[in-house]
Amino acid sequence: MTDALDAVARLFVNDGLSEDEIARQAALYGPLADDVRALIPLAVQTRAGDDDVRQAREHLAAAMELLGRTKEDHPFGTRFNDNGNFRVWGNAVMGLRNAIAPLHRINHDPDGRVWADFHLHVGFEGPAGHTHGGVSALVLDQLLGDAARVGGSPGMTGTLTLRYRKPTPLGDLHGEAKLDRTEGRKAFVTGHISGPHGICVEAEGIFIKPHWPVEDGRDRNQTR
Ligand SMILES: CCCCC/C=C\C/C=C\C/C=C\C/C=C\CCCC(=O)SCCNC(=O)CCNC(=O)[C@H](O)C(C)(C)COP(=O)(O)OP(=O)(O)OC[C@H]1O[C@@H](n2cnc3c(N)ncnc32)[C@H](O)[C@@H]1OP(=O)(O)O
Repeated sequence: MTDALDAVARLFVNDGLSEDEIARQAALYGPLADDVRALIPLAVQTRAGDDDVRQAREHLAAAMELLGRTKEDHPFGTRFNDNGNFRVWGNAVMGLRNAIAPLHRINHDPDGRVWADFHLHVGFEGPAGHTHGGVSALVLDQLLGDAARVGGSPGMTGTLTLRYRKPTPLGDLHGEAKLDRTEGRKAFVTGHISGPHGICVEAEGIFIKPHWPVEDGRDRNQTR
């Protein structure tokens, strides 16, 4: 566990940024991730011919050269400032700077329910025209983990059990989760994803607070 602890410590950083600077970076890099996100379904669906694809790839190569001129050599991790403004901008499900992240926002209700309305584009396909089962697991892991966190019991996913009740369409979906109960360091959380025709995937998760100290960010803002 020492390696994991070391990585967490290294990548859990108070970078002391002002709110203005955080807002500036969000306004700069958020739209960049949105552009890259918009490219993913285009790569699947474009009918452009040889010349247009070649030309588009030259533009993309130029963009990659520009963006790669100066960059960090490590994952984003968790960054925060003295105000408790936590940023997980590299997160695979909700990271502001992560183009594969399908969730823009996770909402928290006063009763502890967490929920998100989100859109899965054609890049998340598994069975023809439907959501990949692993993508449903990805989204539910985040939602259930966040419900454990806002319920005061943050932890690592120990077990995530899914029941795929009916095929999950692509497109507009809803997900939600709620802390059910805790037993010592274990938090038991339930949730689901639903589409236009009702619940598609049900989930139960056990989230375990590691031995080592965890910053739960319970009363903090956590921005994408
Ligand atoms: C890389 C570190 C990242 C740091 C993050 C830490 C915490 C998160 C904090 C905030 C999170 C905020 C928002 C969350 C949003 C999204 C969530 C995404 C989460 C993930 O994407 S996370 C990646 C996938 N996840 C892993 O990578 C876990 C790898 N694994 C381990 O790190 C250990 O395996 C651990 C810590 C799970 C347990 O280790 P341990 O040493 O503390 O456990 P120990 O043996 O002491 O057991 C204590 C009691 O839990 C029972 N128990 C043990 N293991 C169990 C299991 N798997 N399932 C069910 N119950 C289990 C025992 O039966 C006993 O129960 P009892 O007390 O009743 O006897």
